[in-house]
Amino acid sequence: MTAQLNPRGDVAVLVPAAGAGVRLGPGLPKALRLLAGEPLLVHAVRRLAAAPSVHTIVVAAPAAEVQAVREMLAPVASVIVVPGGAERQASVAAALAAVPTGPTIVLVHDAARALTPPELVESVAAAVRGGRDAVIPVLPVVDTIKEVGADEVVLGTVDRSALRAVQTPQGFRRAVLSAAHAAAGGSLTDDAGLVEKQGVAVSCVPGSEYALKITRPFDLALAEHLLATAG
Ligand SMILES: Nc1ccn([C@@H]2O[C@H](COP(=O)(O)OP(=O)(O)OP(=O)(O)O)[C@@H](O)[C@H]2O)c(=O)n1
Ligand SMILES: C[C@](O)(CO)[C@H](O)COP(=O)(O)O
Repeated sequence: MTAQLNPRGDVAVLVPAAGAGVRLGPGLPKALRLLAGEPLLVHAVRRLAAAPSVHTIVVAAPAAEVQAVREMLAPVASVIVVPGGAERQASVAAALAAVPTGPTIVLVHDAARALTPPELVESVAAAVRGGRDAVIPVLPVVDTIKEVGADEVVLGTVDRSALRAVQTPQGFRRAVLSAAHAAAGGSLTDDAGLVEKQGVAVSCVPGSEYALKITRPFDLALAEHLLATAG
């Protein structure tokens, strides 16, 4: 059944989904690869559409797949689909340009984080609504971190107590994200990094293990297992 987005919601979610998925290995663009029989993008959009604050979803699809993605998502939720760019930042900028008047909060969410729970979408949006300019979900770093030289010889052990692993959705006041993209030079894969460059404070909220980014084959196998075992 097609999910109805909330016409009174205040959140637009941008979904960059135009990446190739080189690290996953040869095959379809990553967002179109199957997880438990459905494309990663379908899993991601279904969960976004289940978040009560979401008013609009804009997907940046591989340029050659825009119509196919529209047809694929039509039974899932009413979404806007635009062609993505060569870099993630360009895909996000294209999606941002397609957000209609209305939403005051914009979230940016990787299609590759296909199992992200709607509750995380709500907690990031709530933190922005509560007055933060920019909010990212994070997890503590669990491994010992070493800095190494070019020859893979250890230079030292990094203090990880102040390190965090960053996930999506990343949330922004709409004007803050728009200004950061307008000013952006170069290409960053992380929108919070763009607003940091503008001197905007970025706040953290607890992330979710389920928001893992499906990057390598092991991640896809892990996601299959999580789906199969989640009650
Ligand atoms: N030109 C690009 C590159 C990436 N993305 C999206 O950005 C998200 C995070 O990127 P990542 O998971 O690193 O995907 P890829 O760039 O596809 O991965 P790889 O580097 O292995 O090719 C993904 O949902 C991906 O589809 C995008 O919309 N446009
Ligand atoms: C935005 C991001 O998901 C935060 O962890 C990440 O930066 C995306 O891409 P990357 O190419 O794997 O750095």
